[in-house]
Amino acid sequence: MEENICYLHLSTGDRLQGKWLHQVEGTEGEMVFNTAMTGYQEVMTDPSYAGQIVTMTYPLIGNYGFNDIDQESIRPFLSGLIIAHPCKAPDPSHSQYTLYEMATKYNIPVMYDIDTRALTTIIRKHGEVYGKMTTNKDETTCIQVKDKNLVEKVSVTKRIFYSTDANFNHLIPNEKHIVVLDFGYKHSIVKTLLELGCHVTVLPYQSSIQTVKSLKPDGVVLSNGPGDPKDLDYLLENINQITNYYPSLGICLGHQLIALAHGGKTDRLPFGHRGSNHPVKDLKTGKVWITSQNHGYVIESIDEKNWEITHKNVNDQSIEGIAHRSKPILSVQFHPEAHPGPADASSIFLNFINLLTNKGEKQHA
Ligand SMILES: NC(=O)CC[C@H](N)C(=O)O
Repeated sequence: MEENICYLHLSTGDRLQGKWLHQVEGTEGEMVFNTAMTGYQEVMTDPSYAGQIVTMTYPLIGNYGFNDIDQESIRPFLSGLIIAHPCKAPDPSHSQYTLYEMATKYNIPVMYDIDTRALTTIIRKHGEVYGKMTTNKDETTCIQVKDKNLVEKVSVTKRIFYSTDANFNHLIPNEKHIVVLDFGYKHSIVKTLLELGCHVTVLPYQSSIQTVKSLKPDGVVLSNGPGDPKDLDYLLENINQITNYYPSLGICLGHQLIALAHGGKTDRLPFGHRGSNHPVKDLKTGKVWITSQNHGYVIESIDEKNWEITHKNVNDQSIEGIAHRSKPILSVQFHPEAHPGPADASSIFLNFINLLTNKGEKQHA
């Protein structure tokens, strides 16, 4: 028998046989699938995948390698990766590391030789599926209990300052200062804000409104992050106060938290939106953007007297964007920072910066 044979045991009772990319202990997690054809490095390093085993439906992974620039966080936080074919010799033009080197460096369990499309069919059919990757053929149990502390595992523990001028000596006059509340932020969010001439302070996710006020920001971004937004109910009062006080932009988990903090409801999608080609309609202009997405939960309802639904998903009509009718709060379910995927929706950041500049127009209550 070949030495690197391993198994994926699913909570549905299914068992799939594959091979370890490198010898690892097993792992467990919620099974999700991502349909992007490229961007596997950004997927692997997006902290929102913490606690999840990610199946890539595109068959060849690793073909242009990995590099230091495309890391979306300091390390991968996903529980495991399932692929069909690993590329062993990537195109060298952008590559500093191979998939094998990345997996061994961070000790990520990677299983290959799996029919990822068949696996995806199982996940789509059952919706909420948990899996265990192991060398053991006869394992029968796998976790079915959600980890409620995922954000704590990925958020920064100390504040981090980012500036185009690393020494803070020559800040551009009128440069905006943005606080990013870190529920598991992707570096591309900070990079986009820096490119727009902002400087940024990333704060731990549970930072109080007093801490935020002490930094005197012009606006606050609530970042993406892992897990079920309802598990963070103890943060909602604080988020309500912050978003009522500062112009705010919510992205993905941050968006769901803004909705909950303002009396909205969230729910689980049947099998999530994870990929780089999810069509989203701007309800004002009628234009459709092709967006980057990674979420399993969604806003189910929000008080439409005070909130306008600004964007909807073209495929399933789910809510993709909301804006407060009188306060400067914008919030989107998709990823305007892209990475991976298209930047069709990047104007969301410009709209947010405009809210900071025209504070007078949408005054806080
Ligand atoms: N990318 C994210 O922020 C994901 C949000 C949330 N964890 C979800 O799955 O819906």
